[in-house]
Formats: sequence, C-alpha cells, structure tokens
Amino acid sequence: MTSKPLTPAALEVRGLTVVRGEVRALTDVDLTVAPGRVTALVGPNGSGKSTLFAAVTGGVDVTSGTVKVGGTDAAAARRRREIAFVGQDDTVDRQFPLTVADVVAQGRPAPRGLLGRRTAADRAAVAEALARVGLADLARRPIGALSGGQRRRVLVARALVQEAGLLLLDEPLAGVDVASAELLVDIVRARADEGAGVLVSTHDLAGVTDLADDVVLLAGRVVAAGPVASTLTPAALAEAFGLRTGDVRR
Ligand SMILES: Nc1ncnc2c1ncn2[C@@H]1O[C@H](COP(=O)(O)OP(=O)(O)OP(=O)(O)O)[C@@H](O)[C@H]1O
Repeated sequence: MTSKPLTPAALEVRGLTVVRGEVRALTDVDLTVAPGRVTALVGPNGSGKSTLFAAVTGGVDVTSGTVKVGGTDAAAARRRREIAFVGQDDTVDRQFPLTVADVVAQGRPAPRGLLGRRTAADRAAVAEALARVGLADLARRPIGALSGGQRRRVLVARALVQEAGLLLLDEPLAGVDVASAELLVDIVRARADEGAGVLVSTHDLAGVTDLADDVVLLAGRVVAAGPVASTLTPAALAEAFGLRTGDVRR
C-alpha cells in the first residue's frame, strides 16, 4: 500500500514545459516546495526562473505538465488567494495618492459590506507586516515618498498580509543593501516557520546557505535539486552556470 503524504506540497510542479514564442524556456521541470521550508531557485540569466514563477501565477501559458498549489490546480489556488507573489519588476503607482499602509492592505481580501471598511484584523495584520519589514514608522507616508528599497519592503509586507500557503519571491535580494538582505532572510524564514512554503529566486550563490533549506538549480531544466549542502556541488554549479568545474568556488 502506498501512503499519501499527510500535508500536500505547497507547490508541486511536474513535467512542466513552457514555450515562449520561439524559445523553450522550461523543459520537463519537476519541483516540490514543502510547507515549512524555504527553497532557493538558482540559475543564470535566462534559465527560466521568472518563467517558472509566471507559470504558477498565471502570467504565462503552460505548454505541458502540471502545477499544483496546496494539492489543487494552480488556477483554483489563485482564486483562493493561496499564492502570494513579489515579482522582479513589480511597481506601485507613485502618482496615485495611497499611503504605505493602503498599499500593504491591498494584500488583504477586498473589504465587504456597505461601507467597505477594513476590519480590525486587517489593520492589525498591516501593522504587524509593516513592523516585520521595519517600516512601522512610515505607515502614513505617501507611497511615492519612499526610496526604491523601501518600496520593495512594502511589496513584501503586502505579500505577507495575504497569509498565503505559498510565498514566491523573484530576486528579492537584487539591489538591496546588506541590512535589508538580512531582514529579508529573517522574514522568509519566519514565514516558513509559520507553515508556508517559500520559493525564492536568487543569483547570490554565497547567500543560499543562509537563505534556504533546499535548492533547485535551473538551466531551462532542473540540473539538481535537494537540500542545499548536498546539492550545490561544484559539478552541479558548473553545469548550471556553464562554467568549467575549476571556476566554481563556494
Ligand atoms: N515574454 C517573453 N517572450 C519570449 N521569450 C521570453 C519572454 N520572457 C522570457 N523569455 C525567454 O525565456 C527564457 C527564460 O527567461 P526568464 O526570464 O524566465 O529567465 P530568468 O532565469 O528569470 O532570467 P534572469 O535571471 O535574467 O531574470 C529566456 O530565453 C528568455 O529570453
């Protein structure tokens, strides 16, 4: 008798192939993100990291294969708001007169009822997420009056208040200072400790050990996958990044 796992994977990708125009961006990708674990998605430019996120969030058509989130089809999970995503080029409209707290509150379900007011739970979640990303003092500031790095943190806070079972972050460490990077690593870990599955793409090989439990090395296909220590071997890195083995230092 085969026993089914008690908890479904936060994300389970099987045989995923995505063709974008003339380009085969992903070929036969298998990948699992377990609840309570942080998985790093590592690969060179053009290796398909953003395409993989797009396949989960509905930003690109799946050519073949399956994408399941929390045990159900990704489209159904999106409707249940079970997927929180911070993309690489996510922007907020700086001209629109929204405060930082307003933008974070967008991560909560739309307010119901005649007055459409946010609930006390919404307000508490927004305050907690802003504190987590170190922006509690800026809650009432217009979103247009923040630095680029601060706006990034606002978008992470917006993803946190969604309380989704799957958190996806596309290159959150790119272009952030050391303190912000450390904060992000802590935030990601805390979300996993709360039971979410987290998938984070990064170019920063040196930081993967601090960031993640598991790693998937991508080069249009999966080169290697598993626990960080046993997976990031010089040979696997060389294969994924197209280097000679002797070039890879860890
Ligand atoms: N909109 C698009 N139309 C056609 N091809 C695309 C499109 N977006 C990406 N591609 C191609 O798909 C492949 C994978 O790109 P993708 O953006 O997923 O890689 P990536 O690993 O996220 O790269 P990077 O690290 O540079 O962000 C590349 O060959 C790219 O040129």
